[in-house]
Amino acid sequence: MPVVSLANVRKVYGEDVVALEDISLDIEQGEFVVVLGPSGAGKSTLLRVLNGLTTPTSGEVVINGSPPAARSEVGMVFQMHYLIESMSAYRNALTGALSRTGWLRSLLTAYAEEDKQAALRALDTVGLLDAAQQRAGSMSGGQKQRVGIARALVQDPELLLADEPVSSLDPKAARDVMGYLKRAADERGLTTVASLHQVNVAREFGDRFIGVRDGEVVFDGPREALSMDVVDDLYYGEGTDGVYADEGADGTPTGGAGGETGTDPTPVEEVPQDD
Ligand SMILES: Nc1ncnc2c1ncn2[C@@H]1O[C@H](COP(=O)(O)OP(=O)(O)OP(=O)(O)O)[C@@H](O)[C@H]1O
Repeated sequence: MPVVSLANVRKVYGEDVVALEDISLDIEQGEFVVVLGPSGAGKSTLLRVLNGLTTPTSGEVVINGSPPAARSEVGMVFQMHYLIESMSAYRNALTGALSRTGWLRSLLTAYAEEDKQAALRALDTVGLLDAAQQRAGSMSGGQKQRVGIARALVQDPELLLADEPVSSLDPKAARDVMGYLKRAADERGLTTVASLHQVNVAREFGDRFIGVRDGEVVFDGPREALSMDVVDDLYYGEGTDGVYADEGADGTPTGGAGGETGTDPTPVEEVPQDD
């Protein structure tokens, strides 16, 4: 049985803003899926219907055999990490256990021993065990995002969602964070769906790619099938010569509209923002 199953999912905001149009797909246990697409394509809406924050206008969403109502089975990493800055990395990670512990016990710092162990293990996974007692507010953006991943892991979810988890980070920090997210997923066999704007980072870490454009899935395939032409079509529309088609055989842009290459194999900043 797939962990995620969407059947003919449609989401219309208000009268006529069609965010998702007839999306049907399955995601199997342990897959690391990256959702790509231009701004406004429907990526966030897709993730929100997976965690039950948004109800589809029509169609069916099934997570592990039931509707995504039991939130604790879906962990979420946000673009804005939403950490409590005055608390340590460890205590922030522990809040992932809140759905099991409840606020009152957490205020009394009465977390179960196994939750404390889970928080330390999660911090270890994201390379922050040594910084467990550091105040979140004094951490870098990348470190904060790693604490956010640790917090989601402590929740012990069956599905991990990450909505643009690295968009506010520089390319190096983005790679670091995605590396830790992938490591966490691999270690735990966690089914993961991440939406990303940075195509080069996505290509490096994703196993399967879902391309969304105007609310529709226009590509669904493995890394080998995610050619530069596919990426151009996704961001610029079919048949256009966009940024990515102009790459060398080794995947390094040869110039053209792509501009800067630097140490990044594909341009990051040039990913278009349509709005
Ligand atoms: N709460 C809302 N109310 C009305 N329209 C919305 C709402 N949320 C999203 N939309 C619209 O739905 C469409 C899809 O938005 P969504 O945020 O899912 O796209 P996205 O691919 O995640 O974009 P971005 O990459 O910019 O975050 C857009 O036209 C957007 O304006």
